[in-house]
Amino acid sequence: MLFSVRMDVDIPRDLDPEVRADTLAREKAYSQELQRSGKWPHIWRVVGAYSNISVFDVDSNEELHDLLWNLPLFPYMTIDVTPLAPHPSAI
Ligand SMILES: O=C(O)CC1=CCC(=O)O1
Repeated sequence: MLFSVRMDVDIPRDLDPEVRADTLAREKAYSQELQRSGKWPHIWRVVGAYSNISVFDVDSNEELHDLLWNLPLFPYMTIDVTPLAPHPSAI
């Protein structure tokens, strides 16, 4: 099952710099592990925003929910999920 996921990041300006750096490092490691596994095949920066649009390839809604819930940046994100289906004109 493919999902398009938009993540808008909003880290509070007064967050402790060490906590910020640690959270970003854990986010990078977590996302790269999922990219290597094939569960997160695309991640693209949204130009001009602290946002990304990603594609997830998972087995269920519950799996996607768990992957997103465990993002280290999850507390600082607004997440919008769009389920995808094959387009009849795709070649
Ligand atoms: O920078 C972002 O868009 C947030 C993010 C998601 C995975 C990652 O490594 O950073």
